[in-house]
Amino acid sequence: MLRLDVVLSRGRFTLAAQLEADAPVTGLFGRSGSGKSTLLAVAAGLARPQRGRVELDGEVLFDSERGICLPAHRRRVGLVFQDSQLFPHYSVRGNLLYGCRRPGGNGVFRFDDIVDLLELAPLLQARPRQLSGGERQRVALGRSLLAAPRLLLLDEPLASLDQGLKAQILPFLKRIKDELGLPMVYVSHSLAEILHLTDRLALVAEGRVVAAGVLQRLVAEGRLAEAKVAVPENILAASVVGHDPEGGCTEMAVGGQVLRVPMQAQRRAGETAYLALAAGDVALARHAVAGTSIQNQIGGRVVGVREFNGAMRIAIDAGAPLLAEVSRHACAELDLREGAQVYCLIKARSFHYLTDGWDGGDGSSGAPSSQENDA
Ligand SMILES: Nc1ncnc2c1ncn2[C@@H]1O[C@H](COP(=O)(O)OP(=O)(O)OP(=O)(O)O)[C@@H](O)[C@H]1O
Repeated sequence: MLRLDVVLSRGRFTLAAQLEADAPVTGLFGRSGSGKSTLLAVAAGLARPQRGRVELDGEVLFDSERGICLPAHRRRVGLVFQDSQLFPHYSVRGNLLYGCRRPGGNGVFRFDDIVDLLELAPLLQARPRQLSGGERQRVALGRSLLAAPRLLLLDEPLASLDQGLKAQILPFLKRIKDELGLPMVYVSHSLAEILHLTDRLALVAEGRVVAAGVLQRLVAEGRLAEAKVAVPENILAASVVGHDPEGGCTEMAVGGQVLRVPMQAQRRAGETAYLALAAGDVALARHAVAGTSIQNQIGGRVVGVREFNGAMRIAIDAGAPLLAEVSRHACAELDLREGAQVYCLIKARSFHYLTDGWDGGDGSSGAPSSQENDA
């Protein structure tokens, strides 16, 4: 486990962060400039805090009071950046062997196994300039792994890749997680990207870890807004119930309700999936509606009403919290006020799987998004 409690001031920016990363993968999520990379640099030993303590698996890496500061090369912490930072004059094999030669590169992961895991065999003789961005990232991962890290820090490793390449690299990251069991801290400002690897998040804003935990809990407690990154207005943690191939839907349980959402036949019953839903895609009625083509009709109670950008945001307790957006006229017409019984009408195709949106890193997941996540 990585445990960190540090203060580092650099110009006008101060990192004053506490983090406990004990999950197989911890996602660091926050907007640009919030301090995610600085936090990784502190853990890796590339930036020295003025005060505090950093501990990995019980070993003290840094302790300002005791004057301990283990140099980066003795920490056995791997760091992979968005630009792979390979040595241009070495072949792929040379770059990988450099990983093996570094202090601590004591063969925890064998060369051939890593080459197999990351499917690098056909590339071994090539120079970095002859590789695609995705291939270069695979080599950078391999080089890091061969230095036998106890922890792998990934600083937006997919940020410089187009969507197709991102999708190609992710399975390799999953392999590292599943087959090597190496703990990772994964930095991104794309929630969709992080969710491919983990739903354990630490939210970073203005140099602090403002909240941490499982996404489901952070959503339920309304903490996601603290990351100050655009996220879909509704994020629902849903559990797969089954599939209806004829209706083209997958059925998902959320807060005691069963929702019909676009079918993803590969998902297994009981599996958790995160669904994004725009507030504007939730229509409201005061009575159950008969004879409608809309597949989801969910009863709930209004728990909050307020104006937002000229429309009305209606917070509803429907087993899970839901946010709807209606016009001021509709709000008055339906007499929507706290305590009112409502029915939420939602088309199946209004739901998006949060992991599906390759969103270029703004966390919006392809679904409409809001700076203000008040679901
Ligand atoms: N060497 C430095 N000297 C002074 N300030 C720095 C230095 N490096 C980073 N900063 C500042 O520290 C703050 C945090 O930067 P950091 O790179 O950690 O943020 P980040 O969350 O990783 O951002 P991004 O997502 O854009 O990579 C920023 O305001 C940045 O300008």
